[in-house]
Amino acid sequence: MTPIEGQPILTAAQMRAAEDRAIADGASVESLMDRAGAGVAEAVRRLAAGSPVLVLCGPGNNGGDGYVAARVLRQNGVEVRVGALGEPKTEAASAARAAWAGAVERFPDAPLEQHDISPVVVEAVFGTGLSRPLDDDVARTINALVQCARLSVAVDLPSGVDTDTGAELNPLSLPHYSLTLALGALKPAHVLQPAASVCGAVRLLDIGLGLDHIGSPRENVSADQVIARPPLFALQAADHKYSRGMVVVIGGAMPGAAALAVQSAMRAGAGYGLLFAEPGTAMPHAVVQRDWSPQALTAAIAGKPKVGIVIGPGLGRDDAAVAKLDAAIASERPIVIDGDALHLLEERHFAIFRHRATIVDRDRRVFLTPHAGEFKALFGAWTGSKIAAARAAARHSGATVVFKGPDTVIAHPNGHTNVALAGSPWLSTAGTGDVLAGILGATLFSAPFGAAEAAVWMHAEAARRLGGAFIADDLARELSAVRASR
Ligand SMILES: NC(=O)C1=CN([C@@H]2O[C@H](COP(=O)(O)OP(=O)(O)OC[C@H]3O[C@@H](n4cnc5c(N)ncnc54)[C@H](O)[C@@H]3O)[C@@H](O)[C@H]2O)[C@@H](O)CC1
Ligand SMILES: Nc1ncnc2c1ncn2[C@@H]1O[C@H](COP(=O)(O)OP(=O)(O)O)[C@@H](O)[C@H]1O
Ligand SMILES: [K+]
Repeated sequence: MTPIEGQPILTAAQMRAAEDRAIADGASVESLMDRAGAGVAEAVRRLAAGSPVLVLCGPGNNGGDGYVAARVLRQNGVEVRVGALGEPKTEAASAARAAWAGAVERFPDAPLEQHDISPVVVEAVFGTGLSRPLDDDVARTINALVQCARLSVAVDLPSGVDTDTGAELNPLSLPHYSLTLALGALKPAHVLQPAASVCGAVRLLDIGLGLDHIGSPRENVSADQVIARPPLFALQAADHKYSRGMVVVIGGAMPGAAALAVQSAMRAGAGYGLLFAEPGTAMPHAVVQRDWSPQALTAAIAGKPKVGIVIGPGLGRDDAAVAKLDAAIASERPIVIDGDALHLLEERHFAIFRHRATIVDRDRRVFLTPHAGEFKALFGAWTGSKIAAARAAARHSGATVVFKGPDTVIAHPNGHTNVALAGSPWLSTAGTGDVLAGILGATLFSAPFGAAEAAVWMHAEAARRLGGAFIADDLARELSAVRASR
């Protein structure tokens, strides 16, 4: 069982292609199934700690994994029952069924008795092959058994979720599993909501698909990835405030939001924080404040090698805001566009960003940080996979798109996409987006492999350290410790 940070995410079609490659290289479906089933059995044996186990098997290869797991568990002295949804339909699953010497109970037509409910349930009904919603009685039976179990383990995926979008296919909401064992690679449903919540803890089981090369251009499959703890540049003895990076926040009607952003940038490691805000905005003394004019911006950043601009938090949406946004984009410095500024973007801006993206100039990158409402306003309503939607938005806009939420997706204009693990739901409080925009201003210069990935990770880590019911100001303060730990 491997933790999932940094791991590739494959769609159902990419998974099938990986399986085909492994088979072409000499593996067999049976050998892959044996490894999957044995891996599941080993994990369940340890976690069940002597309790009896009920394995639910479906008609496809996911069910085949279940029969193998049942056999291996029994060989290791665990008391096992098998419940099956019909006869196996694939050759490999039929062979696995035939090798299981015990009884097979039927469900849901002959429902597993209530008094027989097992403390440990292994659910191997459907995996990546689920093509339509579960029948209601099947869904109800699985729900009841999983809900009553002390430990519930989904094999590959919880039955009833869409592999590629993470949607729940049935109207009846699915139970939350204790653990999901992803076979061979993660799929989008392991990280996208609502399926990610249904999965519970997710661990990866290596089944010998040889996916180590995924993501390399030769494979022609650019895999998405889960964000891992990022490396950040350590400070050098000779560092000074400008070498660490200057973050300029351009505020407007609601100065508090811009104030949160600039403080967050400094606490995340920027050496200099400059705020253009309404006169008299209360601020830590370390933050330099100036009155706005395009000339003042030009003068402040002239000759400074590392400048990141953050615009949007508390900006407002009036004509003055539009003029500020145009000046900020015209500066050709890396820019984080958040909040109100996202509502002011137009196609003419995207044309500029797309042009910059072709120059491959690290110092002119553009980041958009929409939440779901802002995303819809910018790019229109989306259906299907949040990963695919973010990728299309990044391609169209020429910007790196940080599509926020409990399953934040970061998509780059070159098509590369990364997904954050579910952050603390306590982040759902006003102002935390302003904090993220500020952090991103700082990581523009301190994260060697992905400023947005590092910012999203630091944001989530600060929330994790705080525990619960914090406010955005607390989150900003916690960043000092998060930065120091890197
Ligand atoms: N891809 C790989 O490399 C490997 C996959 N394995 C397992 O195989 C699984 C995929 O196997 P399959 O492609 O056979 O797919 P599944 O076992 O997920 O299910 C497919 C079967 O269920 C039927 N079906 C789909 N939706 C249904 C519904 N709502 N109600 C009733 N029947 C429905 C299909 O017609 C098909 O017969 C993976 O999730 C994994 O558990 C492992 O055995 C080893 C290797
Ligand atoms: N339920 C949640 N679980 C995890 N993270 C969340 C949740 N809700 C919001 N967040 C995160 O909190 C931040 C909120 O940003 P945003 O919606 O822009 O808020 P605001 O505009 O008030 O600052 C984003 O980084 C988002 O990913
Ligand atoms: K399953």
